Amino acid sequence: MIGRFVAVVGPSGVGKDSVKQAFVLEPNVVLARRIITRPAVGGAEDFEGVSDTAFDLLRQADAFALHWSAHGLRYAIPRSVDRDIAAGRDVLGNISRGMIAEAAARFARFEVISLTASRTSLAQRLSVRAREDAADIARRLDRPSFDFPCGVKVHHIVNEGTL
Ligand SMILES: Nc1ncnc2c1ncn2[C@@H]1O[C@H](COP(=O)(O)OP(=O)(O)O)[C@@H](O)[C@H]1O
Ligand SMILES: O=P(O)(O)OC[C@H]1O[C@H](OP(=O)(O)OP(=O)(O)O)[C@H](O)[C@@H]1O
Repeated sequence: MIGRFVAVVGPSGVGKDSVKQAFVLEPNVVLARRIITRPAVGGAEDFEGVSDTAFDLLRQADAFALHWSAHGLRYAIPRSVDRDIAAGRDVLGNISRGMIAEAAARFARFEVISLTASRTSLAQRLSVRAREDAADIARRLDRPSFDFPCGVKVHHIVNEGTL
């Protein structure tokens, strides 16, 4: 049987990358390596940092399964995830909550892990993570929440307390 694409979603600082790391040693699960127009610096996520020009070239070459913009950055899930899925592996990837309907249409087997935490916890974690400045953190906290499209299987996790 083919594998699933499992979208890990939730507001900035909720713990998407941290929760994904819990699956690293899980047999038959692969973490999607995203392509992002952000310099490849330290942090929980292993991603491919590219320039805007390189992102455009990759998009034109049809290298992406999904792509979107947020926080002044552009993000993509590479088309190479299809090989893992075809080989029966589940692929975990962070995507925008605004991309869930498109992702559900794109992947034959699709599920969502939705993480939530209080605004106070989000603010505290973003400030400790210190990847963004105060203005960017405020904008991230103010991003609107989304309704899940009908028919999508969603696993809800409240990521408060110990990870
Ligand atoms: N349950 C938790 N309790 C305390 N801190 C957490 C918890 N989950 C994640 N964190 C911390 O919050 C910060 C943001 O987590 P991260 O995984 O980068 O979130 P996201 O990918 O959703 O933006 C990190 O510093 C991480 O260590
Ligand atoms: O539309 P939204 O659901 O708000 O999500 C927008 C983007 O924000 C997150 O990015 P990123 O992983 O760079 O930021 P984060 O680690 O702070 O969540 C997420 O992975 C999406 O790519």
